[in-house]
Amino acid sequence: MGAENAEYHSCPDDLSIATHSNIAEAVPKLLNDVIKGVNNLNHGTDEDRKDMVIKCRALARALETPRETMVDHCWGQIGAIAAIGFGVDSGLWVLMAQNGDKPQKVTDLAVGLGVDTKLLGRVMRHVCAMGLLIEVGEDEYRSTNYTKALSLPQIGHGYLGVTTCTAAGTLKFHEFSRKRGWVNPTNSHDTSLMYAYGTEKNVFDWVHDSGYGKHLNDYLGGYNLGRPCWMDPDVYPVKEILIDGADSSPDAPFLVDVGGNMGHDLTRFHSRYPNAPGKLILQDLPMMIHQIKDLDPAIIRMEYDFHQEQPVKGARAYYIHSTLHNWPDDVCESILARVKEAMKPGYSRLLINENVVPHIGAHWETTGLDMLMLTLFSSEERTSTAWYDLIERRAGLRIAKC
Ligand SMILES: C[S@@+](CC[C@H](N)C(=O)[O-])C[C@H]1O[C@@H](n2cnc3c(N)ncnc32)[C@H](O)[C@@H]1O
Repeated sequence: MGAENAEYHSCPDDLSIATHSNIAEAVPKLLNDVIKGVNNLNHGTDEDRKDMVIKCRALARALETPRETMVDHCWGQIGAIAAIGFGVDSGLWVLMAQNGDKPQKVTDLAVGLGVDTKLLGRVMRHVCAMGLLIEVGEDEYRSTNYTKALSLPQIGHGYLGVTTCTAAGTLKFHEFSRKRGWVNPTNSHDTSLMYAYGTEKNVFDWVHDSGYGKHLNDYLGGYNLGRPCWMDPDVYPVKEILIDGADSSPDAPFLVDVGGNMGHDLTRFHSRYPNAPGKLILQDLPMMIHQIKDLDPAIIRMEYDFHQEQPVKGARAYYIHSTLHNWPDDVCESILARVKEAMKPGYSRLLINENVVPHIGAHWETTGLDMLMLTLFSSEERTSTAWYDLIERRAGLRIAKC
């Protein structure tokens, strides 16, 4: 298995291109944009800050050489993932956060954690060299806001629950693709993750059975932090469209979160709209529902496989968040059919909270997530064209707003 079967095409043999800037001609304008952006940063919005991040990344990429980009990916970034995961698992980031902002010696941290001093020193040196930790002396560091945040399960646990226990699916994708004749994969029973690990399990079962289910769930509760929320009045007018005109009897189902994981979205909804009428119902597979520790009693937990008949009929709204992107169209069609059968015409709505990939100018967060869907699930982040095709043509529902 592997590279021996690959056919490689001839390439230009001018090695000097490897040591010249990636996009030299873009550097002056990007630099100008960054300088202008810095001046606006103090009184700008968070959107201005995000725009600066994009420009700074683009500037660094344009300026560095192909050789530098290659070693950044193949040494720097992958090494950082290893080092950060080590820090999460060993408790390094929690210990550093507990110690506060003072300088911290590797020797003291190693004793506190019960890990080898030399090993910890190597790990921390790389995290620092990648700009994520502050060096104050030899083998002595200070936390950054980033390393402090790694002590939060919502941030730190993503490295283990999403990346390290599934990464072979992503890293072996070229091989999987070659063996499948370089076609876009759309079979949920044949994914690069399954190929790489020699398993028939899907991602959720694989991660859960590998012992990282809680880590994945913590990440799911955190990856959206700071982003606009669907229930913000300027995003979706919950009162006007859902609450006004809803059946107000206490037993009427109001909002059903299908594949709602630990209930973070319904929890947020309940704190934002504590007086919404009817029931809030959280549905997920038994293995997820059983892991729920704390959940507001206002939210009803329900074990449910979304391929089966939807047991909650005629809810005001069915809500599906970051779940359809895990599945190719045929599976989504089946999930949607179960919801459609349960909807009360003229009363029920289906709310789908997912990315819409723009046809041009997509953000790397969206394309990066699409690569995860591709390499772990044989599924995709969809463009508006793909969403219309799925929802209207295949599932027979009408999109009110995209
Ligand atoms: C990517 S997570 C999204 C969770 C949550 N909606 C959110 O946005 O954070 C997908 C969820 O779908 C659930 N799921 C997967 N297969 C399912 C099935 N057959 N029936 C019900 N839920 C399922 C998983 O357990 C997981 O909680």
